[in-house]
Amino acid sequence: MDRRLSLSGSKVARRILFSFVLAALIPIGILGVLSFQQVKQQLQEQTAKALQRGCKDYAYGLVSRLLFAESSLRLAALKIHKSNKNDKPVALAGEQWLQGQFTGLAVLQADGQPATLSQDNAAIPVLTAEELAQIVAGKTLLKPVNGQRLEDSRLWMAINLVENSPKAGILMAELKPELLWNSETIDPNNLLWVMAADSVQMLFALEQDFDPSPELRAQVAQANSGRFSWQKDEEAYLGAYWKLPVATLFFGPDLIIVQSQPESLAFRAIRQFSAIYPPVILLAVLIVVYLSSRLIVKYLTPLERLILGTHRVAEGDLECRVTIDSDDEFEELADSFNEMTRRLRSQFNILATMAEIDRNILSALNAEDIIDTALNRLPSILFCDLISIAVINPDIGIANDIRVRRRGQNSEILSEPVILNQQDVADLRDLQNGAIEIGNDDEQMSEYLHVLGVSGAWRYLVVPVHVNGTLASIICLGYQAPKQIPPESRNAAISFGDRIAVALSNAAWEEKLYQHAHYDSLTGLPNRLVLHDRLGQELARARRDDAQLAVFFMDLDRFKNVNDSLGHSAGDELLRQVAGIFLNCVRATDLVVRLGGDEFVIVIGELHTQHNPAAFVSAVAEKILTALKQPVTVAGLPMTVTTSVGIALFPDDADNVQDLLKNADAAMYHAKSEGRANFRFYSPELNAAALENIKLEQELRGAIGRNELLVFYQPKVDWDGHIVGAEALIRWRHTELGMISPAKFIPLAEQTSLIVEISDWVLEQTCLWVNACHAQGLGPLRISVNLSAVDFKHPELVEKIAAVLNRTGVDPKFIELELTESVAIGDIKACIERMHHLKELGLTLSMDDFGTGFSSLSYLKELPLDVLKIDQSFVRQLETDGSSAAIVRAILALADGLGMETIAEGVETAVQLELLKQHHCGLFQGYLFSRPVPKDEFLSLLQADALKRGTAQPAAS
Ligand SMILES: Nc1nc2c(ncn2[C@@H]2O[C@@H]3COP(=O)(O)O[C@H]4[C@@H](O)[C@H](n5cnc6c(=O)[nH]c(N)nc65)O[C@@H]4COP(=O)(O)O[C@H]3[C@H]2O)c(=O)[nH]1
Repeated sequence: MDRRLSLSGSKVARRILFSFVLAALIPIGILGVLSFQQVKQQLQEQTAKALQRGCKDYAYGLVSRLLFAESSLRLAALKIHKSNKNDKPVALAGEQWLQGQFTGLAVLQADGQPATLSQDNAAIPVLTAEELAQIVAGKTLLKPVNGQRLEDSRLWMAINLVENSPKAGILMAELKPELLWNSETIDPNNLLWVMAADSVQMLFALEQDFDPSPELRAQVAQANSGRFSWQKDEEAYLGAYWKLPVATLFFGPDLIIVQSQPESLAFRAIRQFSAIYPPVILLAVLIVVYLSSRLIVKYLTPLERLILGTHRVAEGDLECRVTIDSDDEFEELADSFNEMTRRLRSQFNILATMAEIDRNILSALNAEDIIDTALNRLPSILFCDLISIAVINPDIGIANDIRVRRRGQNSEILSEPVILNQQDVADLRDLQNGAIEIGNDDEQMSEYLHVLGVSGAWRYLVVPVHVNGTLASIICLGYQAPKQIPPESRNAAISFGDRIAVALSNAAWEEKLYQHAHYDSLTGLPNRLVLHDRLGQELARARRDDAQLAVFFMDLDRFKNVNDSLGHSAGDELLRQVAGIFLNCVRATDLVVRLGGDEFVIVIGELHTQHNPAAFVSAVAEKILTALKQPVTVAGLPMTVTTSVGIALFPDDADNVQDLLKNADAAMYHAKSEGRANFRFYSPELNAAALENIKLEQELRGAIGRNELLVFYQPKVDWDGHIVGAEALIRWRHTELGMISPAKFIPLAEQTSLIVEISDWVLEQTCLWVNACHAQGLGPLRISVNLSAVDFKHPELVEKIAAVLNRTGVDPKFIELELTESVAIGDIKACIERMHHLKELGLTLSMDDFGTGFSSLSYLKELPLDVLKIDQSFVRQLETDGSSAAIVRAILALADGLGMETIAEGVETAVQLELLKQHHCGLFQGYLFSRPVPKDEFLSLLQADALKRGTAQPAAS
């Protein structure tokens, strides 16, 4: 940063310059003024003194000329006296030695009257008596005589003609003014004048016609000597005077010698000074400006650089350096500034890195990304030569993932986990929110640090990271000796440690959330979200590899019964075990998903590696079905479950996730409808079946109104084959589709709750039919009506049935309700209570399809059941399957033990009948006796049966 100061651009520079100039100007000015005054005073003094001296000199000259004139006059007197001639003065006057001094001579009589004159016209002044007396006394008279004009003024001198002889007369002479007032030595610029001290009359003035004012005259007459200032023609003058004490030598007035000089003349030296002074001041100012500018530039340029530096720092440029080599405080200041910016830069770098780490913490899914960022960024900002971050396994105290980065190298992971000393772990755990500094030779040097200290001597800063009070990680900064650990490194490392703690905690939480969002908590299997994601990926891969892919859709047959009968925890346990079985049946690369409830999906990928993909898929399905045949233990009970598997193939059956799942689902329903515990591949027809189901459902809704529903009756017979009752079975005679089996539409009706309406209708029809039969003298007959689980759980079931009984007026003892195990068992207490209410109505209750569910025999005795109905699947296998026979025997024995009636359904053959009779089954129902028939046909069967009985009484109820 090299920038020269501009004086005009810097306020400080301008102020300093102004101050410097002022500082120079004020003393110079004061000095100038004082000097001026001093010089003026001095000059005044000197001038006054010179004028005074001039007055004195002039006075001395005047005295000497007067004395010379006196001696000349005495000589002349002597000469006159000796000659004793009266004309002598005239003659003498012509003599050159006198001519030079006197204008004329005159001899006076002793009384002062003129005697002889050198000139006729000489105006001889009249002497006063005193003057005469003085002269007589031997004194020399000096008498000023004023003329009209100043130049006419004269000075006369008078002495006794003969010394000590006053009567001899008096010699008078008029002093020659040129000689007397000789002013050759006087500066022509000066004013000089002489006055009589007593009369202040002017006697002589160097300047013609000069007439000082009376005040001035009076002023100078006051003292023997002095000085004064005055104005003449508006010009200032300095003046001095000296009183010549003439009276001591002569008899006459003292003379005042006055000299004056114009101030301008006196102050000529000052005028020169005034002329020189401003340029000198100007020069001084210029020198001050020049020197101070140089100084200012010299001293303010560093300041300017510092200011520029601070501006750049303020604008965020922390890279700027201020270079000043002045070897003074400015250089020190620049060094401090550079150190400050370095620290700021370091702090900002630390903050930026921390912010980046914070962002990573917020966005990263795992701690590894954050640790990687830290390893890459921290060495440069913490000025360390090595950084390592170890993730600790808190359970076993092992640092098993130690990432190290040395300066200038990429980070690496130490392969060998380090077993931490228990003391180290305890020490680090106790050190919450802190750091310890450890030297290489330190006894505290732990095994963990030994591993890192591979290149020379080191100092370490160790920061433990705690998550939920547990030592989760160790951050270690390594410094090459003898470097000191900078304090900002320590703070930043601790702060970073906090972030790692948050990151690790977040990562664990994220992991938990991810698990929660993507995995089924019960079985640990991936869920629907993962299925869609993975299946999408598998499809993309299969498309790319031109491969096939299979999707299995499965649910457990009659799983609901398990849940209802053994409780949800048993159901959960079963699902867990089934999930394990599924996983064991597929490859690790295949995907097993629990969709929810008892629904599972398996995605079999990489079918291109198989010679015959379809055969492979079938084999997997078989494997699953076979594996499930092995009994599992749930709630302490051995149990076998079956599943129905629907299989859809990519790309034959569908080419996207949705359709594959939908078609596999359809295939599964197909498998179910074909008897469960098997698998079916999807075919387009299945789709048609699904559509048909939807159509069927819509049509079923209007079937009652359109009188398309019918009730058929299937007789129940006793040992002798006589009809003792019947089961009411619904039929749907569709106008277009013909007769539709209840096996087809009842499940549909149960799914849509239409079954409630249908069951109500069947019950009412049955009651009416019972009444009709009895009215015709046929009977008494007990006719059973199927009640589905949906019907049974209807909150107003009892009230509704009571209402039908009331409405139809049927005797309830002729009506039997057939419940399935799923209806009868579940919330067992509520179920029992409801059954009691039904019993209280006078109805008979039977358990349908007994043996197929998971009824617990322990509470069967609690149920107010009248009849147990053996499921036709056991009856069908009576002849072939020993275990079915055993079950039938057991059921019959149980019913007998509980005092219940028994009836076997689905009896088709005489052998079955015989076997059932052998096992003491009470009643029988099946095609062997009659198929379900319309009511008219059933009426005929009844009539025929009555005839067959002949004399025999119809069976009593
Ligand atoms: N193979 C064979 N089958 C025999 C034999 N004897 C009787 N069946 C059939 O076995 C089924 C007996 O009824 P379910 O077990 O209650 O099974 C019934 C019952 O669960 C339900 N269902 C029928 N009508 C109603 C009804 O009105 N209400 C309710 N909720 N369900 C009904 O539909 C199921 C099927 O009824 P269906 O098709 O009428 O079939 C009837 C009957 O026709 C035989 O010897 N061999």
